[in-house]
Amino acid sequence: MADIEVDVVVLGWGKGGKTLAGALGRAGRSVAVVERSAQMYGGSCININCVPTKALVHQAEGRPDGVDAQDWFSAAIGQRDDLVAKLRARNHAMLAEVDAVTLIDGHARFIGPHQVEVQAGDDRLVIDAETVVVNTGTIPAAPDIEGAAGSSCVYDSTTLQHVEPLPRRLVVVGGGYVGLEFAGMFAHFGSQVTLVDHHDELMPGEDRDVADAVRSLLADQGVEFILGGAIGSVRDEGGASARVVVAPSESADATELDADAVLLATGRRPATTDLGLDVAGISTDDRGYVVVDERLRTSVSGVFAIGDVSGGPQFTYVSLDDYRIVLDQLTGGGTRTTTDRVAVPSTTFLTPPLARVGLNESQARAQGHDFLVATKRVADIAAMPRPKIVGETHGLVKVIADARTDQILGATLFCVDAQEVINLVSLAMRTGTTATQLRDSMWTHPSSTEALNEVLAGLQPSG
Ligand SMILES: Cc1cc2nc3c(=O)[nH]c(=O)nc-3n(C[C@H](O)[C@H](O)[C@H](O)COP(=O)(O)OP(=O)(O)OC[C@H]3O[C@@H](n4cnc5c(N)ncnc54)[C@H](O)[C@@H]3O)c2cc1C
Ligand SMILES: NC(=O)c1ccc[n+]([C@@H]2O[C@H](COP(=O)([O-])OP(=O)(O)OC[C@H]3O[C@@H](n4cnc5c(N)ncnc54)[C@H](O)[C@@H]3O)[C@@H](O)[C@H]2O)c1
Repeated sequence: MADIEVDVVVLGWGKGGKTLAGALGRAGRSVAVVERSAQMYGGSCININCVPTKALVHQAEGRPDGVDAQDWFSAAIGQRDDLVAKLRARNHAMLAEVDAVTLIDGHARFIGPHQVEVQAGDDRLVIDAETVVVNTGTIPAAPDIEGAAGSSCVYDSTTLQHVEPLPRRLVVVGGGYVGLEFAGMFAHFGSQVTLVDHHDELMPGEDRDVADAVRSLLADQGVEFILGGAIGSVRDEGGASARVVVAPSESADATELDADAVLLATGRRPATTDLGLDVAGISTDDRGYVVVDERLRTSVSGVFAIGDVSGGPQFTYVSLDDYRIVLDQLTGGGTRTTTDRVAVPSTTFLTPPLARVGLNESQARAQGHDFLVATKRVADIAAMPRPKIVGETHGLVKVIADARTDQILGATLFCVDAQEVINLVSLAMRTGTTATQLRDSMWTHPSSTEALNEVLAGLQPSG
């Protein structure tokens, strides 16, 4: 017997779920949103992931010479916390003010395909809903490292945002999005950073010239690398420091490092523990992600999974697009699918940022495209004075175009404002705007978009 019955219940306050709840509630559908932590109203993006980390990256970039590193870091954390508190309150208000939306605190778990139990302390509430949307996100996946679980020096991307004091020596394990962003950020804050990844090369999926440029940027910022190695053990040494043993994958001797903090940035796993997916009969894959089709439908009719938990690319704007797909099924023609997404961009927030869309050169070659490529170091792009104005001339711009159709196949922008300009290149790819049109367009001056005028003039057959 249910305590409440609603049209739609959203489990977890993720980007897609909160947007869906607001839209359906404003349209007069009864909606319940269940969130297990009051510190997470508004979801991961605004509370612990995208926004706070980018605020810290921005603060770190601005640290003036001569300022005490610890004072600057403490102030940056204070500013981060103030920003997050404001965003969380605003996110709560945005749903609380919609009459048809009920906000429920507690841990949600399926007790039937369309029945959810919410537990908050000793309180228990049962919700019945025709439509259930699972939007519970992911949590850090910690590798099994001897001594790590009990060590006071081991952090994840959430806990390291409040590390106290600023670590003098930081070991970052993992050279993906989180590892690269935190390595750059903490190097700017003043930590001595060592990045360890078990691949022999940094960013193995990237073109070598791009990966080398990233490595040399971070090296210039003071980051050291141990590649082809995994952390064998972490042993607390007392006095808030640890001895980290890096076991090389091949024959070389193990390396030992002293660290005040170790960040595990080795990927994430779905937040499905104690969610009762099996009780509801909802299928998961071998990594625990909820299996969905191209309309985000799970194996149970009327149950959708959106955002990170559905096993797709883990970005906030993908979760937002998931909302559009589900909304289209609940209120529209039901034609939107994940397969109609074209040219989804991404950015790693280094200083300067590294933004990517479409194919890189290696992928274009592997796929047998007849393509042209243009690459230019940012410092050499005369028609793009903005990096020189802001004093950040690291990086390169690289664009791949189809030799016959002139369509853009992909771009890597590793420069100031890359997180903005990449959206324009993505739109060009989606709308069929050609490389020549981008090359010959008028762009504001001085801007970073102007790179396209000069770099695209250098398109030539790949060597
Ligand atoms: C450090 C870091 C930085 C990132 N930076 C970026 C970035 O700059 N740009 C970008 O696009 N992406 C970034 N990402 C990825 C991005 O944060 C995620 O893709 C996005 O937040 C996913 O949101 P979601 O909709 O899946 O759910 P989430 O926002 O993760 O929300 C899930 C919610 O469900 C709640 N929950 C879980 N289980 C239950 C339960 N059983 N009952 C009730 N509630 C539950 C959780 O508390 C949480 O609030 C970053 C990720 C990390 C780790
Ligand atoms: N700017 C952004 O958009 C942004 C920022 C942060 C995170 N994210 C999202 O969050 C997701 C998770 O990020 P992430 O960096 O944790 O994962 P990731 O998958 O991007 O990178 C994990 C890295 O850890 C390495 N690794 C794994 N196990 C290891 C081990 N035992 N020892 C050494 N290295 C090991 C892998 O080789 C890989 O380089 C990303 O896929 C991304 O979608 C996005």
